[in-house]
Amino acid sequence: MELYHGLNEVGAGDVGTVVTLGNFDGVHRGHQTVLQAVAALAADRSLRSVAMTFDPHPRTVHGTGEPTLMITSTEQKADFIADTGIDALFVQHYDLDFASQSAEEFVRTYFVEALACEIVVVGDDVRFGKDNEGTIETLRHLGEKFGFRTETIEEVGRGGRYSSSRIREQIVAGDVAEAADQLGRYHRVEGTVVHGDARGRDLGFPTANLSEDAEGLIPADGVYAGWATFSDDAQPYPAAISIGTNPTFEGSVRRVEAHVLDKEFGDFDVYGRHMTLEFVSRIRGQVTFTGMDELVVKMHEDIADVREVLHT
Ligand SMILES: Cc1cc2nc3c(=O)[nH]c(=O)nc-3n(C[C@H](O)[C@H](O)[C@H](O)COP(=O)(O)O)c2cc1C
Ligand SMILES: Nc1ncnc2c1ncn2[C@@H]1O[C@H](COP(=O)(O)OP(=O)(O)O)[C@@H](O)[C@H]1O
Repeated sequence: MELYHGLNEVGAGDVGTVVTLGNFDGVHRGHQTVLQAVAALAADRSLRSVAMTFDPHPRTVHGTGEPTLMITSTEQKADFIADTGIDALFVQHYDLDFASQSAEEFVRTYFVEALACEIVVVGDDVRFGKDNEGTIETLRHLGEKFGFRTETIEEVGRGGRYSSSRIREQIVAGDVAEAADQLGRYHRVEGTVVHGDARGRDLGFPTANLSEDAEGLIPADGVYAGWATFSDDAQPYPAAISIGTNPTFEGSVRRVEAHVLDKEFGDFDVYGRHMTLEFVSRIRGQVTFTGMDELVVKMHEDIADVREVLHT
């Protein structure tokens, strides 16, 4: 999949495009359906499929209320969109200047002139252009003027549409199994393995700690069953994942750390590697134990629970 970050990066191709537009946060099952349909439609007509998305999320820029925490970073989003078969992802930097364009100006500059679009595929509730003036009718009208067709696609979903905001709420509440159901894959948090307090090895449960700039929305504090994958190694390892401030040790920094099952300190070294954690289900919340011994007893139980969840 090609990646464009601005108009100057869009190659002057002689092939027309099928374009779709959206925030696609999480690239959930509903998004996947639309993106796959766009890729198929383009392939059918020997056109190129292009998805356009914004970074940062428009809601963050317009500053209404709390900043929106994203389910996926832009890099993760690109990985998941590539999996749908889309030919190119256009990540448009979103700022107030960009947002001030009229609906027509935006469509002409981006869809018509840069992307030579022949078909635009959107949800029927699409809004775009200055003050969100553009609707599906605007798009149909502009299509007649500039010579492209507009198609709408219903996102599929059980009991209503799949929804990025619902998935965000589920992850923040620790309902990672529910989130996985909507995402069509396990939710991922990834980053570099950094040094912690060097205590895990003494507890008998060494943990690979994720860097603070990790990508992906961090689930609620607690203990989870999941899979850990490291760079230069395709194999997913079963893991007990802990998220929290390590209250037993009066920690103050929120950590995301994974104990890989059946690996011992000294035999397994992943410092500095890229680690991807996939969250399968939540086992329990964080507990402030009276000491190390109590914590270790509970960790043995956690490992048994993780084995049961992961069938390992
Ligand atoms: C399966 C598992 C469960 C954990 N549960 C708790 C907990 O309930 N309370 C707590 O304070 N820390 C908990 N931790 C975090 C440990 O305190 C932490 O891994 C340990 O202090 C080692 O930290 P280090 O990697 O910085 O050396 C848990 C860790 C794991 C792997
Ligand atoms: N089973 C394991 N799970 C996770 N990391 C392990 C494991 N065995 C060895 N390691 C290594 O040990 C490190 C964690 O040891 P630990 O004592 O918890 O130190 P730190 O506080 O720096 O995380 C990991 O970063 C990894 O390189």
